[in-house]
Amino acid sequence: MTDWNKNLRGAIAITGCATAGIGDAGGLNELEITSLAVHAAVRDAGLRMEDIDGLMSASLSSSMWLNKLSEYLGLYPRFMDSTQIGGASFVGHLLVAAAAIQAGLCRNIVIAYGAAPRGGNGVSATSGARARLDPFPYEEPFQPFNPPTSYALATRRHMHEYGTTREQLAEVAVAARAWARLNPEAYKREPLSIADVLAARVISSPLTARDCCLVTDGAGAIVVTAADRADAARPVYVQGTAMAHSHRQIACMADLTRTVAGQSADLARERAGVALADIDLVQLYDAFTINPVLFLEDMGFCAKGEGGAFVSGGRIAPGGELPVNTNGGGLSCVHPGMYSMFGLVEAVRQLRGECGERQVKQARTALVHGNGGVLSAQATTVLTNWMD
Ligand SMILES: CC(=O)CC(=O)SCCNC(=O)CCNC(=O)[C@H](O)C(C)(C)COP(=O)(O)OP(=O)(O)OC[C@H]1O[C@@H](n2cnc3c(N)ncnc32)[C@H](O)[C@@H]1OP(=O)(O)O
Repeated sequence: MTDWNKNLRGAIAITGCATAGIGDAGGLNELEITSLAVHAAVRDAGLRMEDIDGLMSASLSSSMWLNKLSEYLGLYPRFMDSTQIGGASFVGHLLVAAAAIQAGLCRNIVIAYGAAPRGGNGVSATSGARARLDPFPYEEPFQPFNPPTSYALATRRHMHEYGTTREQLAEVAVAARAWARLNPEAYKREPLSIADVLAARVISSPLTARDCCLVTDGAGAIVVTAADRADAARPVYVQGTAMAHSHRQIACMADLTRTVAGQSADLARERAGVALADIDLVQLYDAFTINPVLFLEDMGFCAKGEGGAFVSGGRIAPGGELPVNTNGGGLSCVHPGMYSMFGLVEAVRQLRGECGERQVKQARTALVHGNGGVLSAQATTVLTNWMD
């Protein structure tokens, strides 16, 4: 490992986290709920707003979002970054935050995200506005309903190549709902069966509405600081983070059944010095039921093509061998356009032992993964509640 990798290992810790407006924010807009989450996270870290000298965020609705957010929060940061790699952004931000703090550019960074597509403002992830902003020229002639149609293509290919079944994919949604039922904050908590997933209306074949993530309001924020200055009661250490990218339009994805999630996860684990077997819980970006199947395979939790069988029989559900998306994920808890911020917050809460009924016993090491675009950008981080 290079010195650079060694320097960033455990360099920063997450000392505060919070969410706001999860599900339905009651008409509050994206700035309002993001601000609520930021203030609560800063309080949680035992800091004051004037201690925050770094701000990172990304948005689907505004090209100068960081200017807006910083002004709204009344901050005068000396470090800002709005790296936008879709839903992978917030996990990726941890890599930049570690480098910035290690280089002495700032001391306490807030990483925040919020959107309110239900009642407030904000651009829906599936709206025509997105398509106009970011056209997909190779695909437009076919008028896909994106993002679902791109993920539907990957799903169909996986079914064709490996015999993955609709029932196996439905297991992912059912497991997410079982976790959500243990989480008072989750938006969707009514029981969900495999039959319910299969019987829901088709959105983009073979995906039904229950194979697709929610469109909810929600905001989340975390505070990161140098690990040796993390005097919070329960710091969560960022041991290793990595990013990877392969394509933008799904038509340019070399193999619809293989993402570069393995590249980012392997590098994050190498930087962290953590083996796959040491991971106690996993937060994956479940925009659609195919995502966890692909990511678990690509990260090496099971062999390529065996993801459908791997997620079956409740293995990733409460009480299963590998706890995945313990808040209910984007499928059942919250998904305001981009999700990975909420995987980060959930991992921190688990590693601090704050999760009540859904608490994973003896949770020490978590892997959090973000996915951006249409299986395009991948970012992974390894978080621990221990430091060696
Ligand atoms: C951002 C990243 O980097 C990575 C990612 O996260 S990718 C994932 C981003 N998020 C999504 O794609 C959200 C996926 N989920 C959804 O779109 C919705 O939950 C859902 C369409 C599956 C169901 O939602 P719903 O509220 O029950 O459906 P409904 O109210 O009937 O439809 C919502 C909208 O989708 C449209 N729609 C639904 N199904 C459609 C279809 N098959 N074809 C075209 N349009 C469709 C509807 O016309 C409606 O559009 P308007 O709001 O403009 O009227």
